[in-house]
Amino acid sequence: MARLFRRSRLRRRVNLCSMQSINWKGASMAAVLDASASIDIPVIDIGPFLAGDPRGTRDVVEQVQRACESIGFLVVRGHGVPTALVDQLYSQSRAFFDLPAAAKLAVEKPAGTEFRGYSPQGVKTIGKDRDEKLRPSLHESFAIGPLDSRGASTRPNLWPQQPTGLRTELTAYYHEMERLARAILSIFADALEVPRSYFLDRIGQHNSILRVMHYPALERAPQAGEERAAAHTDTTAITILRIDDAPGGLQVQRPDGSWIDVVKVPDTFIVNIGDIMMRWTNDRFVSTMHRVANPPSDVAARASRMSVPYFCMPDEDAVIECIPSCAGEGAKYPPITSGALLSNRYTKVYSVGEGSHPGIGRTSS
Ligand SMILES: O=C(O)CCC(=O)C(=O)O
Ligand SMILES: [Fe+2]
Repeated sequence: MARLFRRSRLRRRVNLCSMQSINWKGASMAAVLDASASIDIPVIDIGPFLAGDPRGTRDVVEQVQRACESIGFLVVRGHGVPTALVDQLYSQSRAFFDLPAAAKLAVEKPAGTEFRGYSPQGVKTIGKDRDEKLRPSLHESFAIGPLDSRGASTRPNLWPQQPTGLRTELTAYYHEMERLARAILSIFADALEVPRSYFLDRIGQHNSILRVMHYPALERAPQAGEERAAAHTDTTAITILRIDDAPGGLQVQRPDGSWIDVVKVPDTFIVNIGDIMMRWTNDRFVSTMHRVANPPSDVAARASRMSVPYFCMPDEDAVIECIPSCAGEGAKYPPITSGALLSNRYTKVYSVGEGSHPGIGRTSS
């Protein structure tokens, strides 16, 4: 009874609350900050939750719940991640991507389901599990995994020799993302009326991936099937993403099938629901299709873009099954381990042994 009461009270308050939201690319900050009826992706200040303010926490939980149940994306401010750390990671990553190809390939990601290391253009096709005709994605990336050695399945990260500061910045940023992911999953637990330990217990030995992605400026027009990152959902529990505002950016699909251009709101992170959270919540929280659009042809030759997603993956052996408060008429998905979900996806997205496709972007000097 108490639970029912709480839920209906939550819903009523959600309907009344007005949120900041972002939707159209090119919208001025005034428009971005103006609460409007056509809410798509809300901007939510999670500071009151982090400060432990009970009333503020309730407001945060309500706003987050509403976003997760509608568009599956939110933008968080008040996260506590130092701006200087993000700036330093961007400049070190850019210096890495500017290196000659041979230096980057010295830390190339091994074939197979391993994700740590450098992936040049040509080996990875985001969205290939949905569309066989896609050609390799127009980006290169470098990824790390958990930073301590915890058990046989955890392999060491590959660290490039240059630039010398990249390891320090990635390490500090990874720890910040671990902290932020725990906070966001605690907010989710409140929204879903399960103990906060429900998610935290399943990420104690998490296998999360931090990736820096470089979408180079284009040297020629893309052909059919060549996309920066084709439409896909993430396998994750949640993804925490930092973007820049270069042309050819992130787009998110609305329930009606139309696409929203996501504008960068300074000093925020984009958070989206992944497939694991969708399975946990029996589709109550939506794992939303998104993509990275190719830049318009008039600016494509100088439209280099970088983004930094943190893919929060539970423990490899965590069994992902419907959480008690979402069971409703019965679970829609059979239980499966987090590790199996990730390797299923990676097997389809990486073209192992197919040889490299050089791509069309300038990826080294
Ligand atoms: O670069 C971005 O903005 C998003 C990348 C993305 O969606 C992904 O790598 O899963
Ligand atoms: Fe994604």
